[in-house]
Amino acid sequence: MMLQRSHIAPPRPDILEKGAWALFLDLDGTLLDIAASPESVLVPKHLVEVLATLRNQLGGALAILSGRSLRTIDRLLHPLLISAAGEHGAVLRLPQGDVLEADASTMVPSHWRQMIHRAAEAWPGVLVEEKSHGLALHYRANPAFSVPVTALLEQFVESDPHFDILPALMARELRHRSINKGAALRRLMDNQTFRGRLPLFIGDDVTDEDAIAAAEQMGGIGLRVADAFAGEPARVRAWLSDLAAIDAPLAQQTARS
Ligand SMILES: O=P(O)(O)OC[C@H]1O[C@H](O[C@H]2O[C@H](CO)[C@@H](O)[C@H](O)[C@H]2O)[C@H](O)[C@@H](O)[C@@H]1O
Repeated sequence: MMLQRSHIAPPRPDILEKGAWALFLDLDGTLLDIAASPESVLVPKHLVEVLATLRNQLGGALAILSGRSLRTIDRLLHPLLISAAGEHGAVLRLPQGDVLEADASTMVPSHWRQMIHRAAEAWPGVLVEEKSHGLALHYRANPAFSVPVTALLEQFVESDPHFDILPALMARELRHRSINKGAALRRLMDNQTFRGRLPLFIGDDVTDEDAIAAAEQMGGIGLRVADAFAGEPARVRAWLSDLAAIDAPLAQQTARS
């Protein structure tokens, strides 16, 4: 289905006004359509061009805030190396290229990881996604496993309250409580490239609520894909293309993984 530009929501402030705004974007479910597995997402070919153009127009003040690892963000958006928070903010790349990592004490312990892998071997369709600090267990291929997956992770967080379970789309993630996208947004806003601007964040999931709250607390705007873009990443992409004045196809089409 082709979307008409007249259907693009929502109204927006003058985001490109010099030095006024910084843009923060979630990846899965916001820029990318949800796919059957983390590895099978498709990246519309114009997306990278749109992001690169907007970054330049914003004087560098554009960042991706994702639950994905930084390495995966870079692979998906290749050849763009963009400011980003990976793993919900456990790993941050600043505009100047420096990479900051949360302390090793925030990493999911290796014996938990081993126990999770052992359990998942007996759960057909359950996928373990390893990240440097966190870990996600996906059950999209077999939703009945949401119950034992959650029960297993609950045992871990009950034994160590520094960690919590992040509900994700057809997945559960283990994450240190100190790590969230709101803190990542604030940390980036403290960087000279972002400082003095107002943040505008777009996200779709529970994990994005911290960044929405942070953006609003800083006087900016937090947009939920469900409310502002009818739940459709294609509309977010269209809105961004429009902002960048790039005449990109609006629906997802030729893509690369
Ligand atoms: O913060 P995000 O960029 O939105 O990342 C959140 C998680 O996204 C990925 O999982 C989700 O998307 C997959 C691909 O569409 C889908 O198959 C899965 O069911 C979703 O949960 C990613 O794999 C996670 O690491 C991210 O934390």
